Amino acid sequence: MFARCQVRAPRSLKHGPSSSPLRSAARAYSSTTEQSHEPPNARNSSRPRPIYRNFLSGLSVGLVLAVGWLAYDTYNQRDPFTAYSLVGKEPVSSTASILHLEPKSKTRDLELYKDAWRKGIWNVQFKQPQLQIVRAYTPLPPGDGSTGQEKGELRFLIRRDPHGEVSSYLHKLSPGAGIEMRGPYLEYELTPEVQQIAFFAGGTGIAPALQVAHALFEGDKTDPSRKDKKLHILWANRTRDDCLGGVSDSPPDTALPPKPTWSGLFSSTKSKPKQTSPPSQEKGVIVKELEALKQKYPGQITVEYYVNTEDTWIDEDAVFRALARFDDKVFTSSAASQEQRQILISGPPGFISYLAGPKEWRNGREEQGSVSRLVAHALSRHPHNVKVWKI
Ligand SMILES: Cc1cc2nc3c(=O)[nH]c(=O)nc-3n(C[C@H](O)[C@H](O)[C@H](O)COP(=O)(O)OP(=O)(O)OC[C@H]3O[C@@H](n4cnc5c(N)ncnc54)[C@H](O)[C@@H]3O)c2cc1C
Repeated sequence: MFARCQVRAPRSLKHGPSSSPLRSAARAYSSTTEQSHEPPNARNSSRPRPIYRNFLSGLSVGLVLAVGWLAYDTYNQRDPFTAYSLVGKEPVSSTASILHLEPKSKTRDLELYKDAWRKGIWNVQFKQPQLQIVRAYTPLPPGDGSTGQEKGELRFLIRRDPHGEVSSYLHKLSPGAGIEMRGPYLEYELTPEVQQIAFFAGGTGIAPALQVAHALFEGDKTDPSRKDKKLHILWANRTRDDCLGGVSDSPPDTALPPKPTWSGLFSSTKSKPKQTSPPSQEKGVIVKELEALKQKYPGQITVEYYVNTEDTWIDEDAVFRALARFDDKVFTSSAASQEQRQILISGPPGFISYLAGPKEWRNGREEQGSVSRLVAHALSRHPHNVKVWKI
């Protein structure tokens, strides 16, 4: 689903490795002999004869495999998997379920996980044992009154991709089954300066939003500014199924300034947010958790729901309205450091890209990339000193 980059991982938590297959594959090299630009003499004198050539290429492939295996083995020894059991599976929509996991034996990493909950956004990795591939998943914060945290229990909102290897594997497991897991890997660290966040979540990208809510309001209970912190979540889903019964908080009373003439090039033509069907009496599990948070922290959390099949979309105006929720009175000009107000975007790569442009690969590392598209356009209409993070 997501392609996330590692941001400011502190020393106490692990740095996230890429979710690439664990098996190392030998590359198929094409022969370059015929296209060589070396002069004929050099070719004759320096090239080994075929038998040696075969031997040498076999040796180099062997060496590449051995080095790959050694790196993988060393990495696994340094960052081993822990055995967990699936203790419950709770369907939340036609394509997603919440999986409840518990360590098979007393885990020594309990403090590491407690630290992660206070820090910000983090994930763990599950292994698909037959194919030996791993994928990252984001734990949901423990519900109110949950005692599971002391036992190291974790919950995950996992969407089943019918053609996906690991998500299908996880969804097929029955309660009691074993799962290999490792982590935690920190992706984004919430600093004490952060006061207001606009969080754009796509699909299961709501899990990182809930982690942020947890760290922001439950993290440092000694922080006196905790009561003034604000979180606005815009949650987009393909179908109502995933956010059943969710009703958006009304937008702030802000007049939208005229759009620059070029903005129509970038925003969706179907972009008008509207509530097309009456809200369902029944409420989805995540909607209930969001409402519980709103009740627990009145005035501090607001949520807007967007459902593609109902023709409601996060467009430039929605981003603009989210920016208008930043309380300017609290942040007067120079006093406002960029750190205090943040826009976080989490979801599939297409969602992140649509809102703020893609993340970029540089020197084998995934980096934030520049901020463009809807977020950049909205910021140009309503300048704010904000930090933007693509999660
Ligand atoms: C940091 C992080 C946190 C995440 N947290 C969550 C979370 O909390 N919940 C969650 O549900 N997901 C989460 N994800 C996404 C998750 O890691 C997986 O990417 C997702 O479950 C799909 O993995 P899969 O193995 O099932 O699918 P894959 O096997 O990787 O396949 C994905 C899609 O690609 C297609 N595909 C595969 N191979 C090919 C091919 N050769 N040609 C064409 N198409 C192909 C498949 O048909 C499928 O539709 C997170 C991702 C990251 C990076």
